[in-house]
Amino acid sequence: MSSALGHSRLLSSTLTPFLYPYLDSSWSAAATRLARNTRTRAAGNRHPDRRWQTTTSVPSEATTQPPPTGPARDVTQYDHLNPQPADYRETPFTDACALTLAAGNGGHGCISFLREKYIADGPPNGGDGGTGGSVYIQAIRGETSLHKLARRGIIKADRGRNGQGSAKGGKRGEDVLLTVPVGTVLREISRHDPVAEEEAELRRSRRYSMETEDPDDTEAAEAAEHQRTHKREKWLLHPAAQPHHYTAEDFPRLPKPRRSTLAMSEPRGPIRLDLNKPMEVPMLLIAGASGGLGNTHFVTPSKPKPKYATKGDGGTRIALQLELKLLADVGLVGLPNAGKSTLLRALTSSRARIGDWAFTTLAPNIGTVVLDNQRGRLENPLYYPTGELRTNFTIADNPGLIEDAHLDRGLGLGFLRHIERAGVLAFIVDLSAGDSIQTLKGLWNEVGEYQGIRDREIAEATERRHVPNEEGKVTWSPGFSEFEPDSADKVHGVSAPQEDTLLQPLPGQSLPPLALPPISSKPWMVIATKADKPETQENFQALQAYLAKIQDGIEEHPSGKPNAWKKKVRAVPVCAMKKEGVQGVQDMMTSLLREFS
Ligand SMILES: Nc1nc2c(ncn2[C@@H]2O[C@H](COP(=O)(O)OP(=O)(O)OP(=O)(O)O)[C@@H](O)[C@H]2O)c(=O)[nH]1
Ligand SMILES: [Mg+2]
Repeated sequence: MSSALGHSRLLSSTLTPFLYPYLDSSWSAAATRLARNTRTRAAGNRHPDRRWQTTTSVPSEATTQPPPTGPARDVTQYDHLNPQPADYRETPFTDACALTLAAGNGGHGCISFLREKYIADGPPNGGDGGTGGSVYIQAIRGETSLHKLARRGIIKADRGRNGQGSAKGGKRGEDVLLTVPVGTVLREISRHDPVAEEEAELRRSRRYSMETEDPDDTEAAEAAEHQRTHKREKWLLHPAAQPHHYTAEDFPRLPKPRRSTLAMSEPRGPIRLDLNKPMEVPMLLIAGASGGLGNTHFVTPSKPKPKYATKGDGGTRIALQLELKLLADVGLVGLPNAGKSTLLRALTSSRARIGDWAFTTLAPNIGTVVLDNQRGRLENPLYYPTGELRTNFTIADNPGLIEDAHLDRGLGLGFLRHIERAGVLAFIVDLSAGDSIQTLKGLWNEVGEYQGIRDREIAEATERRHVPNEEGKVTWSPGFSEFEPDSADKVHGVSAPQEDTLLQPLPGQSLPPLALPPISSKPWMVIATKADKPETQENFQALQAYLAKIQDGIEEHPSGKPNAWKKKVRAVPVCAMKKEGVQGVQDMMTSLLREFS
């Protein structure tokens, strides 16, 4: 007897939980996790138990045998709509970023001479350098975030290869294609264009030589000297050349700065693009730089064998700000813990985190509602403004909104920014958490206050841009568009950094806020969640009656704006956890999206 007792003590102290996990109380939690992981992998895994056999000593029977002791737990009771808080997947998401793009440098020209049998010292035959790679952009459907670009920081196209002997030109550099979501706005912050700078320098030196004939003018002399040294930097000498050859060599006149023919189709800087439609073909942003010239170009009667060629030009670099104007088709707005993430899971295959506490969601989750089930004609077809049939639409589940969020409380302004970028707003009210009408009014109040802040910001930025000139007249034109470059910036070459606010500013550089449609003009609906809870019916009826009054104009729109959208405001009761009423929500969203597009 005592030996049996001793044996069991030995088991629980040394072998637990490896051989007999059920003797350890922590087993049941481990088994739940184990069973869930095994089940999710089982479909695609031919040897589902192998992982457990090789990484731990838990026998495979342990997953199938119920524990003889401890609380019994049904490990199969995993549910997509009522998951454990730890059972979620976070998708990376970025809606604004700064990015530097660099076109490829040109390859260098080649210094080479023909050598053949019986031709020991032939004529020059150095080829030209290849053109650098260009940077293209394309807005495509299906992308929802800028995170892939944001983490790259700088994107460079390939440089052109150097020219070779036998008059072989260098290979072109590889191009780069950026794909961005439809609804991305690109704005240039600064630009460094070596060719434009060279052109400007050449113009300046010509002006000096024309204006100043005086040999004592040191400024002009300095400029001319700079011009000469600058020129020398552009030349390449034969590989066997000594340093003194650089100073001794009498280089000819440097060819004029060149641009590749592709550069003609570049958009004029500073770039302001609103990519609000999918693009069938990519658009050129910056063209690659031209390659250098081989030594064949510099043959003259007096110098039939030049031992020099030119270097390739440097590629243009631009710093851009990318911002998503439209984040998702529908944005969920609600207090913390209202059931937004549960609803997103019910409508889409999202795996947003769910928890019975406030601020479970800390960053937006984008889910996609699939409309086309590939089983024949759609009952309720939805179209893009371009006339294409839509097969899906996106929903953004945002973090919870709290009182004074517009003063940056809670997750504050950053989150309100996301709401502003949704096409249709769906206000989520928890029927079991007090008066729904007051909740809705509170939510609209925060949204309205934020709109006020944004309007003031835009007005200030506009004022700063349109300052009165010396005569006191304001240089403002009624047709001004956010994406039209300011006349002061219309210099192709170096553009001055802007002065206003940028979402993620580069040091010392910023842009004005984007002008977007007012939030109160967006179609909206109310989704009353947790309708399964007791005594929520009256609350819902009062809410529905209130919305009907808004629609009829008896009650003021909760935003307080007279021209706010109130065409067909409705509330839909749902129990997202049991997926009840969810189809009604989807239909309502579809009909409002028709309104929006
Ligand atoms: N009874 C019931 N409970 C629900 C329903 N929908 C959500 N819940 C519960 O409400 C709690 C909060 O749900 P979440 O979806 O995380 O709420 P949320 O609005 O995303 O919360 P935050 O991300 O913190 O803003 C969870 O415990 C859910 O299980 C419902 O229809 N009925
Ligand atoms: Mg949430």
